Amino acid sequence: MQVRDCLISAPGKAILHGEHAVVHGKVALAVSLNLRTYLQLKASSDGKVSIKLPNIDTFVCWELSELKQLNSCLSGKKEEGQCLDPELVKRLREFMGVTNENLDSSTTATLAFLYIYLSLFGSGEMPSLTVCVWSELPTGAGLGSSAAYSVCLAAAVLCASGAVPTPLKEWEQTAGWCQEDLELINSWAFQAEKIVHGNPSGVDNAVGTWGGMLRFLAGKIIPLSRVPLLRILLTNTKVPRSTKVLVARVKDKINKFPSILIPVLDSVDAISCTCEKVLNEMTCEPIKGEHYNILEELIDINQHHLNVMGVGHPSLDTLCQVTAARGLHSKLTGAGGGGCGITLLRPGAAQ
Ligand SMILES: Nc1ncnc2c1ncn2[C@@H]1O[C@H](COP(=O)(O)OP(=O)(O)O)[C@@H](O)[C@H]1O
Ligand SMILES: C[C@@](O)(CCOP(=O)(O)O)CC(=O)O
Ligand SMILES: [Mg+2]
Repeated sequence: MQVRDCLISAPGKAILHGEHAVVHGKVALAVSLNLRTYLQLKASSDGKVSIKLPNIDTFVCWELSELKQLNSCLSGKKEEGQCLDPELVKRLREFMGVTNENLDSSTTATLAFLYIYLSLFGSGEMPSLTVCVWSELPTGAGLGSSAAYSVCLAAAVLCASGAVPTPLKEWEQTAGWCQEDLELINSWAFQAEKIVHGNPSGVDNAVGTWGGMLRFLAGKIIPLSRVPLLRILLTNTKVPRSTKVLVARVKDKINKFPSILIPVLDSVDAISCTCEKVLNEMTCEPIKGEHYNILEELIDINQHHLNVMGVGHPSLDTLCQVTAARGLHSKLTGAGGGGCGITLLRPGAAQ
């Protein structure tokens, strides 16, 4: 099979409001970052499939003959992947010799790669290739590194398998895909995110696919074009954590205290909607101090709700205290439990 070499990149993201609640059908507002993940896929003729993931010290190589033994449980379908193929996931876990539910970083990324590679090259002729991934994003820090990785994987393998075109013309530096191709890339990236997150909402891979700023609700993606320029400070607590574990913890808490947590989720939904309304007002009329007062209050309320959900962390509390002492307002972004926080800077904030 003739595989087309490709170089792909996808942005990370910051969730302004709605993390975790979005997994339970509430509104989230998310924006892409100017920090990207890059993936190079190159055809090879050594009869091997190799992945090089230096950010997580992972370098794995398989003989094609090893992977072909997995052919039997492949459906070979390339249409939109909506639900994970449980038989393939089970077979891959056995192939990799993993038994426990929560996998380490390297195993997770490898499993996601093999799932996409085998699903899309399917029962056809499996090509020999090498995939290298490098990212500007810290991994496991709430900035959507898993989604950027998943979007790059999906786009590269779809491109290499010919399921989507290589849009780059020789006279162009960069190029993108049409809406239909982006939807296919996003749906396969969502599959990879299911392997990493367990139960993702899809907001992260949607931002990684379409970029910009968007409103996400139960799979419905609305790009937000009318938003003001906001200055957001990203702070990384450097406390490692796993999104999959944190998402599962919130689900357990909701199941344990539904009458307490469901109103909290509804309140976060209202915070996202109120924030969207204020952002829209800030583009239609002169920006007033009151706009920032409301945005700051929403940040504080949401941070308290995230602590109630059990995804806060002392390092994030410290961030909130340090910035509050300077009249600034912060909240965690992404899964929490450490990772990054965001701080809203007012236009006149001193460097
Ligand atoms: N640059 C990368 N190279 C390889 N795998 C990556 C990379 N970035 C993220 N990942 C995968 O995604 C996982 C982090 O996902 P997650 O826990 O959702 O954190 P995040 O908040 O960064 O999305 C990593 O453990 C790894 O499996
Ligand atoms: C917690 C959640 O809302 C966002 C997770 O973001 P990240 O993986 O921490 O970047 C999960 C999801 O929406 O899939
Ligand atoms: Mg993630």
